[in-house]
Amino acid sequence: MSRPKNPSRGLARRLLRYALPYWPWLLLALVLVLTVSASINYLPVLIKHLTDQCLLDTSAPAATRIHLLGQISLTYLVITLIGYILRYAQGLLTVWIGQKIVYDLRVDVFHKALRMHQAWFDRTPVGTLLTRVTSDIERLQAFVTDGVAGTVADLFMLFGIMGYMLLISPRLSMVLFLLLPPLFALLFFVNHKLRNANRLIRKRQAALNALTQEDITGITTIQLFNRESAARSEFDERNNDLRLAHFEEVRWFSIYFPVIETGQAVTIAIILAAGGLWLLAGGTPLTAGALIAFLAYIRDFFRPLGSLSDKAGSFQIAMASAERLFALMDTPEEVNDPDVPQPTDKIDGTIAFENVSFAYTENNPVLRNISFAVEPGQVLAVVGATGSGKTTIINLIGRYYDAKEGRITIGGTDIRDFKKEDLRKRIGTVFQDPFIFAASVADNISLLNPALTRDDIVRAATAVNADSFIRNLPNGYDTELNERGGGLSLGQKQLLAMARALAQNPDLLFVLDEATASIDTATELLIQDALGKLVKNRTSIVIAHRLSTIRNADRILVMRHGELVDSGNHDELMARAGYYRNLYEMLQQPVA
Ligand SMILES: Nc1ncnc2c1ncn2[C@@H]1O[C@H](COP(=O)(O)OP(=O)(O)OP(=O)(O)O)[C@@H](O)[C@H]1O
Repeated sequence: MSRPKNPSRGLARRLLRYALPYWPWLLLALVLVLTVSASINYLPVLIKHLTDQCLLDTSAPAATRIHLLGQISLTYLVITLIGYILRYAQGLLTVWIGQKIVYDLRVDVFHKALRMHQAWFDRTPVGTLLTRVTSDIERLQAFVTDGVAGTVADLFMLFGIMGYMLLISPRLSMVLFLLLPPLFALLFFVNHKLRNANRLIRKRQAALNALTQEDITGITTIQLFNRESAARSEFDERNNDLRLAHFEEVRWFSIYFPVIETGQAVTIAIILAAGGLWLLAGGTPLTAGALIAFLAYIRDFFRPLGSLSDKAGSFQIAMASAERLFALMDTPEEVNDPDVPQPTDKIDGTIAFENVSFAYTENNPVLRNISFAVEPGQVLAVVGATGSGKTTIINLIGRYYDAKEGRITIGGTDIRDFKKEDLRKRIGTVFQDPFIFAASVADNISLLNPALTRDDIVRAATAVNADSFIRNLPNGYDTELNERGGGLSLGQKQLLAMARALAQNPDLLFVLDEATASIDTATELLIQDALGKLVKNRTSIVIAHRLSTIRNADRILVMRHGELVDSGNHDELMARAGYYRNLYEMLQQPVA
């Protein structure tokens, strides 16, 4: 695929599409910008009239000149006030439009992330995704709300001022235009340095954020292995790098405005000298009023000049953010819904794998030619050494990944013919270390499913033996849990995960069942009992590590290096004296 010649243009066009729904408001903002700059730019003309007609023209009677003075002063006041009121309205309006655009963009980016397939999340670090939804959008927001409107206003102001200058004195305008190129060159140089410094800051900030995120996530390991001093020195190093980058930016930033102000002072001095000489020499249409007005324009001319080059930098930053955001939005979703989805309401719960092969990464097969079937209501236990592909079987049935070869059917229908949402509604999964949201216990069980009443939630929790520990929490079902379940033991989290799965009343149940050494015997028994209730009358696949679960399963699949090496019930497999018996005996050892 060939890249567009000017990527910024393509990005700007896509951004413009977000602005399109607000075009009447944009038009109004543009009219306001025009009116403000026209009115503010007219003020020096009034000063010219005041100087030439009231102060210096002695031919008219004093009373007429005083009357005119009053009129001009009043007009100056009215125009200034109207200008400021309109500028306030325009400022509010552009920020409102900008916020609307950025809101829509943020919604689209987050919705896209929600639709993305698991393989993409495997490849994309959390920090990167967070940056897209927060910093990249913030940079665009700054540019859309301040940059675009500000640039338009500044440009109108500049061109308006140049027009008035040419009208007042073409000669002085020429002098000014000759002085501008060296000043522009200097400004561009400083600006370039500023942008480089800014880029360095962002790079070093990202490095520091990544390190901080990693250290905080892995804090238990750091403390457990006494790695605090190593973590501290690495942090200090990156923190110092960031400080130096900020200092570099401040160094150039402190030069920036003095350059503009010196340029302004030099220009004013030259214009004053040239204009004064022409006035003294006479014979030109230049008047004292025109010279004063011209000097006022020079002051107004330098103001937008400074902010314009600042905005050129923010434009580049915003375009880089837009590029990353649109690249995310353009990432193809690999696990798609079919055009004509099959209904899932009458599926009977039979799950079948037909010659399924799968690899997360190319040339690294994880499942090889797997075939098996689970009858409705059966409990299937999958056993095998770590990394043998047990969890992958569950990942494929939920369509978190699509099988590369073969097909998986539920009730005889290929799962790729179901809508992902419909399919997943029928599936309940219990993870061994479940994710706990920063919300109440009740919300963590219902996952905000509006169809579930408080009674449903309590019933599910009671059924899986979670009710009694929940009622002992400070606010029972309304106790707020913190992120990652701080405050709950691992056993309690597992019971909560079971209540969560049961509350959704799924037809198919997947359990990642891990006998955890840290769980006390009483809780362990509660979990085993809950598991028994959960799988009852449901087609269940249990990635089994508990001996009791394995023994009680209707059928057992034995996995080894991604292959299905044996299957049968516990007694049949033990009788064969093969891989399963070794595995079972190995599992038995630490428990016995
Ligand atoms: N998201 C992923 N991306 C790439 N490779 C993966 C991914 N998930 C698992 N794998 C690899 O696939 C293989 C099978 O993993 P799987 O999680 O299915 O094993 P498992 O039998 O469930 O193991 P365990 O008992 O340790 O949970 C492993 O080699 C693992 O490294």
